[in-house]
Amino acid sequence: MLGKPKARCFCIVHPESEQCQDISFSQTSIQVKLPCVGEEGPRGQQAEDVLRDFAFDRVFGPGCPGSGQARIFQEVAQPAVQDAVERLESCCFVALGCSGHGKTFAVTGGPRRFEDRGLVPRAISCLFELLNAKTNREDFQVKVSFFELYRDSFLDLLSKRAPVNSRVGQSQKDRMPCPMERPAAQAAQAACVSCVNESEAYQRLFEGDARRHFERLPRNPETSRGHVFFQLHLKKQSETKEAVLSFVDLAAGAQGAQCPRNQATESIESSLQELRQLARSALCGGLPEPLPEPGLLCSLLLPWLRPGGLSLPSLVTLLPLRWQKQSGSEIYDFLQLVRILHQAAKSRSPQRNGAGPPIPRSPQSQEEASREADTANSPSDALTTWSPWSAVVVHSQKAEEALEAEEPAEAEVGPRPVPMKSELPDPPPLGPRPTGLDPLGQLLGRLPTPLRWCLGLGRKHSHPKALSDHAAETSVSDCNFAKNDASCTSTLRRRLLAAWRLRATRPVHGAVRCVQVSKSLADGRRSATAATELRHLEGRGFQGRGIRHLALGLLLRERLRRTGRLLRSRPSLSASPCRFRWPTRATLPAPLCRRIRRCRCEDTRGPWGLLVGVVAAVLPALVLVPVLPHYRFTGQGLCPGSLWWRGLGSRQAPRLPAP
Ligand SMILES: Nc1ncnc2c1ncn2[C@@H]1O[C@H](COP(=O)(O)OP(=O)(O)OP(=O)(O)O)[C@@H](O)[C@H]1O
Repeated sequence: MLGKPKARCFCIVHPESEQCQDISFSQTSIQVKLPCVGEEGPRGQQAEDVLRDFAFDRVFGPGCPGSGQARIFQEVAQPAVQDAVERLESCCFVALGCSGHGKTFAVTGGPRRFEDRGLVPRAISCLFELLNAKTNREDFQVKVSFFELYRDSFLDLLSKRAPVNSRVGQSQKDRMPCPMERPAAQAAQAACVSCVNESEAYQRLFEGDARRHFERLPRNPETSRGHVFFQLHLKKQSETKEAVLSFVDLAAGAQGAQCPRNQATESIESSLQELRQLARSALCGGLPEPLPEPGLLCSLLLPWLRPGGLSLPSLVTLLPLRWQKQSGSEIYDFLQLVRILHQAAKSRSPQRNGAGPPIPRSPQSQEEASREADTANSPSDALTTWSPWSAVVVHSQKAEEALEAEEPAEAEVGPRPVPMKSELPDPPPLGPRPTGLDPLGQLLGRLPTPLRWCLGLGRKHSHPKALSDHAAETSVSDCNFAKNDASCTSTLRRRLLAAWRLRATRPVHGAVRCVQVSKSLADGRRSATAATELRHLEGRGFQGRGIRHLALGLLLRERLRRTGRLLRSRPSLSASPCRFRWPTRATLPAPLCRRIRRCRCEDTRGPWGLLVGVVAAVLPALVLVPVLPHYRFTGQGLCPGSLWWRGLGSRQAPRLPAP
């Protein structure tokens, strides 16, 4: 039997688009008011906004029941992960859309809450969960590859050495061997790292994510500057076939006057344009054979668009959408690109190279074309009314489809069933805590980081209060979590609660304890998901991006460990901060001195802080050098004297009358 091309497309509506009047959505379509473009608009409506209808397999709107990340994973990726394990079927998830609309949020996850983790971490957990449940677990081998296409170059994000391998435009002689010069599948294989468990796969994800390229742009403070591929390769020893789950976060070109036009932007735009052309030819005329030197992005996505053998891999397109009137045309472009890609993937077949539906030019021919279109594999009937070059313009509001039965909420569909236990009381709510800082200390806490470094105060987040606040949050969550978790021992739970209480009286020590106990909680359960959650919670205190928080969380843990060691070796530190003798004490006001001591405790001072510390210690000597030569200590106190310290003779001093 011939393989059926599987193609699905989804739209994820950003919560901020909910209140907007220009956009409305049902469970399978969105309707947006967009400018009428040339002849595509209906007759009698020029230059005015027209209501366009875009059909999807499913629209995850903010108001829809169960529209959280867990629900999205369940509908979008879980079946593909199951297919990969059961039948070794490959699938590619491509997220595309305008900058700041939530592609990275959908693929990797959001920074604030653990529930916000995206498709990749959830797919990792799900994959290992399914594999561990298998009796022939040893037959399966999992590998991970993570790479970025940045400025027309292939960067292996899991490689520690200099990552740039090739550049477009260099002569063949200069070029270093690039995995992309091989077929796409081989290229991904080249950068593969074997992972035996969930935890290792997560680790690779964190490592790679920290090496991605981001840029601060007006629309999104952390805009991805390269197309990112995360791939899970699943191989069964008894079979030659390999399943690849590919998660692609396509970067968006920066549009608007404020956005800089740099090489990264141009590379993104040209690669997206090339992809658009490729999908169009796959859909209509068929792909030319052989293809004239496709770019990196196209060569990687080609296997999912090209008519293949008996089993065609699935393509899932995701369009996160954050409606903004001013970027209507850009949104329209992406809606079109999603549709073209989707139709191209749907029209693949082993016999036919991209003979897609005819190009309709008028509403009548469009309707005819829709009727003739191949509906055999259509995921939803609504898609048959779509034409690749323009969305269907609706003149009357489409009747909304009947709402599906109530879906389970985020908590219910989460990956971890949580048996309830009520051995421990609920942790007390977080009340106001003594900050332990005097007004000057608080003022210093508000200084910008460079100034703080110059004063030797360390970075802002190294503030003990920030640490302890953060640890308090961590421990409250962990207490709640531990209370409900059957696998957590009651001793551990009690310790956690004690640590949480401790932070009220001894913030830094409490923080250290909280993190230590949380760690043993995670280790005890030997679950990478729990470890990730812990890292996520630890990383909350930092300003940064999603998954990178987790990596920073690890640093925090290390820092806390060192602080803990210091505190244990010098009990006086935690008992009374003022007793600590720091060389600058004599020359600096006490609160400043205390701040420096604290930063020193946390071991976060940078080279500037160290320099300032040394200068502050030498400063008294510099002040005293010009003064001391003229005086000396005698039995009667400080007397004007000689240059005794240099042995250069004496200066005549007024003689005191003899007693
Ligand atoms: N569905 C959502 N719910 C809540 N917050 C979201 C959602 N989607 C995106 N965000 C937030 O919007 C911001 C921008 O999202 P994100 O970085 O994922 O955009 P992007 O499309 O990847 O942008 P770029 O292409 O510029 O990298 C982030 O702070 C993210 O947390």
